[in-house]
Amino acid sequence: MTNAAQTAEPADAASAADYYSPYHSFTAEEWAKFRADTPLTLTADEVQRLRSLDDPINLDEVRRIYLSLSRLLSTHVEGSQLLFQQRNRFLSLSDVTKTPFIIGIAGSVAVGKSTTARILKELLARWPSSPKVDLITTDGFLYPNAVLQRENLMERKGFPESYDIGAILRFLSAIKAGEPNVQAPRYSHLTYDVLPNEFTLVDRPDILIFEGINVLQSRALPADGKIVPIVSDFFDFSIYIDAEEEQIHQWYVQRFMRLRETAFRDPTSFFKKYAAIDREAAMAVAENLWENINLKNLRQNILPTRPRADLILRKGRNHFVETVSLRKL
Ligand SMILES: Nc1ncnc2c1ncn2[C@@H]1O[C@H](COP(=O)(O)OP(=O)(O)O)[C@@H](O)[C@H]1O
Ligand SMILES: CC(C)(COP(=O)(O)O)[C@@H](O)C(=O)NCCC(=O)O
Repeated sequence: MTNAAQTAEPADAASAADYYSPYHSFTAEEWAKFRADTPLTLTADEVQRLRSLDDPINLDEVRRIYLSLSRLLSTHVEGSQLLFQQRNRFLSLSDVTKTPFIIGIAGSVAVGKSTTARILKELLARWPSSPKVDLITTDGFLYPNAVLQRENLMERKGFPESYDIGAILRFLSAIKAGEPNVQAPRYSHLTYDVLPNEFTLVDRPDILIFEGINVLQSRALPADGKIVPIVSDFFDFSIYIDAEEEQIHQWYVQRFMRLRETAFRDPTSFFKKYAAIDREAAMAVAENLWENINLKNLRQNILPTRPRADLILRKGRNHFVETVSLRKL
């Protein structure tokens, strides 16, 4: 542990930085030890099936990083269930609807949020208590392309103004109120658009994982000065996936070039024209999308939300996590 839970006054500048940091930071090897006797319930084949294109995550990485995370989350879920029961006793309430534990996962485009979310979903669902775990991504809450085109926002896809934030807040309120069969809209990376009239039903899960670039964002106060809730008000735990900007840039461009050989070849792909152009021209398109949309969004709207996270997974080369920072309570 690089900063341990020190009680003595820090002796030098480096330990002072750790002492005053709101996070405990661990190397991946230190973090791995916290898994204790948590069993590995995934197989190598399952990990391969769960990972996104170009994400080399393997069983060792699940063992090193995700088992401790799964164990930590189980203590948070148990703690919140206990608090729920104690509060009901305190208020002499019976027959109160249990509400799902919500985990938010944030980070840049192409940093690997989807893989983390899918691995976590499987690990949590395999706890001995067999909780019902659902996963929803925020892309379904983007405005449809027709609206983005009309509002001249196609070059701002992923920026705060491209999402129907009201719909996200209504969705999360319904989930937290314990409503059955709450509809989440769906997005297709193939058509690059929201799927009209297609929804995922979220039916009172024990745990909901809510993943997207924008989940830790707040909004500017409206002109009438009314205080409005923010998405993370609904979270019981939040995770930010972090990496060097240049590293994420490489992952984005590599993935785009790989998609050119796979998904973009589909005749219904919004990007099919980029499968037909030569390599150099395609690289230029990827660089342009990175530079003018995703990098700008990372710097302006995503990275500034990192300090809100309860846990930060900092990745190095090959998507492997190098440092884990956990907020001090
Ligand atoms: N144009 C695309 N076509 C097909 N799949 C895509 C495309 N862009 C992204 N994806 C897939 O969508 C998922 C989400 O990608 P993204 O929003 O960049 O987040 P992250 O890489 O952090 O999971 C990933 O699994 C990725 O492989
Ligand atoms: C759909 C996204 C905004 C990510 O959405 P999220 O699920 O994180 O809300 C992103 O993958 C995207 O398409 N960005 C636009 C620029 C680009 O095509 O890379």
